Amino acid sequence: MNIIEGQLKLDGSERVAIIASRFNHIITDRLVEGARDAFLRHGGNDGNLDLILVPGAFEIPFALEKALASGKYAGVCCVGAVIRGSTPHFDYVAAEATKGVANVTLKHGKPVAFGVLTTDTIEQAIERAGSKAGNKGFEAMTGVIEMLDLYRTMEG
Ligand SMILES: Nc1c(NC[C@H](O)[C@H](O)[C@H](O)CO)[nH]c(=O)[nH]c1=O
Ligand SMILES: CC(=O)[C@@H](O)COP(=O)(O)O
Repeated sequence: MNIIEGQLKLDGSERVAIIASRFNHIITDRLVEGARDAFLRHGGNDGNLDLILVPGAFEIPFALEKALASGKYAGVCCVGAVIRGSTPHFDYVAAEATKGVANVTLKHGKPVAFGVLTTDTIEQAIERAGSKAGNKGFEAMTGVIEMLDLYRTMEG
């Protein structure tokens, strides 16, 4: 059996964007740090990493569409933090962010990671932004890196 999978390595030439929402920025700032850390640790060049900021997770798909349509980026890492409040608003924001990112990703055929937390509490978000449950921004960027290498392998 031939196993085809990507490796966690960059050659430094890949231009990648992080799209981050500012809502709950105490959390999303940490996710951006994690994503950047993963990019640099795996051979990425900081000068080839752009940070695109949007107000909230609802706006991430719009920025993703613009970023991918520009043709500038080999891949994009989306990070955000949707934290449940006391009304159904959470469900709408989380659903639109998820659906929007999935739709745009399929349209452009480029590696995109969904590092948007959807948590019931702020504590759950803190745990996933660089404390006891790791850093989901870091994890999301490793997904982009692996998929970039897989794309290269499958196209080459
Ligand atoms: N409540 C959260 C939001 N809400 C804001 C929306 O994302 C959007 O910016 C607004 O409705 C204007 O269109 N955003 C988050 O990222 N996280 C939340 O917990
Ligand atoms: C996820 C959200 O939109 C959330 O912050 C909204 O809180 P609330 O439902 O209490 O208005």
